[in-house]
Amino acid sequence: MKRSVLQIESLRVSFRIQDEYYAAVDDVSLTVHENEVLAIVGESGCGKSALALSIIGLHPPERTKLEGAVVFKGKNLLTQSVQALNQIRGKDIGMIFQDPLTALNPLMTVGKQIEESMDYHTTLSTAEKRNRTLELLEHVGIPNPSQTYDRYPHELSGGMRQRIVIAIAITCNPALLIADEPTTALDVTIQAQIIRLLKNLQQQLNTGILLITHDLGVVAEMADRVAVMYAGEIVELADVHTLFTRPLHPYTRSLLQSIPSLQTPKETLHVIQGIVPPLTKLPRTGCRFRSRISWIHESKHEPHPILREVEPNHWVRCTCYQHFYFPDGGEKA
Ligand SMILES: Nc1ncnc2c1ncn2[C@@H]1O[C@H](COP(=O)(O)OP(=O)(O)OP(=O)(O)O)[C@@H](O)[C@H]1O
Repeated sequence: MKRSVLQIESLRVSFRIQDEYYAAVDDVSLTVHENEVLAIVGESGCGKSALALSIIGLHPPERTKLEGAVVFKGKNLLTQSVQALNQIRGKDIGMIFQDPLTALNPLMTVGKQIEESMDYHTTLSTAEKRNRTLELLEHVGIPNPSQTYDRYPHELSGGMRQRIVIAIAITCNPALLIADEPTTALDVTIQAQIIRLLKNLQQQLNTGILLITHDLGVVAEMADRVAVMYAGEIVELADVHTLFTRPLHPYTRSLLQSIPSLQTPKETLHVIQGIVPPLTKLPRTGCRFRSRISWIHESKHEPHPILREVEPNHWVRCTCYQHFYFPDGGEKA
């Protein structure tokens, strides 16, 4: 059985807007295991980034309330000091964000940026740091590591820059990588290369990856398990094969139905009605997705939906899934 590297327990992340706190992540419990990619998927505004940033303590403390626990190596990260978190971030937990250009310092060569993390977390000598940096550059697929060492970020392509960000993230062989939309800013062929690189690294380093994405294609390529998030809650959790072949929650089915398919050409794509409401207007009681499936009768929703294991390792929130259908015709074959 795989060991867990991160346990998120009843996490609630609330932001202060004017004088009230509103939960963007509401009672989320998840576990990431070693050598596993757990994807969190959902539309923009569902709370994915709020969840990821709370793990590494990157929310402004004066406007954010964190409840529950995020347990990593036996410690609750939510109660650690900034100094303690600084020791963990970049060492035991690596981070990869969407836009490599903003993640990198434009005024520093990539070699020095990789070494910066070693300055903070290791006692390697100058020569050892250089050797380790060249090794990392090679590891992430950079051609000519010794030339690239002296380059600035703007001299590299988007894909190469993302490889540098990944090299920084894996410098200290982290137990956990948090990848927030790691391929969104890249074009499609480069996306595929970065996905392959992350998958290889995960297997070589035995790392657990928490992958945040809105892209079901990336989920299909990378994830082992998938948590579908809607309006701050997990509405479905399953292994990737089950989720794609037997999706149950209406939100998951709508997300999957909105992907274009070559097998079953349709004149129009399924569109999920409405949008994720803003934080101040999120429904806080009952099935949060119900207003977007108004054709399902109120009585089919649970008053207090909970995440239930409907078959081994397949969890779904609210009983409305048992009565769901698409009003615009059947599902794809
Ligand atoms: N610091 C903040 N203060 C107030 N509201 C916030 C803050 N950060 C996020 N929110 C709100 O919380 C909700 C969830 O945002 P979040 O960024 O987590 O969504 P997301 O699913 O990651 O979407 P995206 O992919 O667009 O970032 C949104 O309504 C957003 O406006």
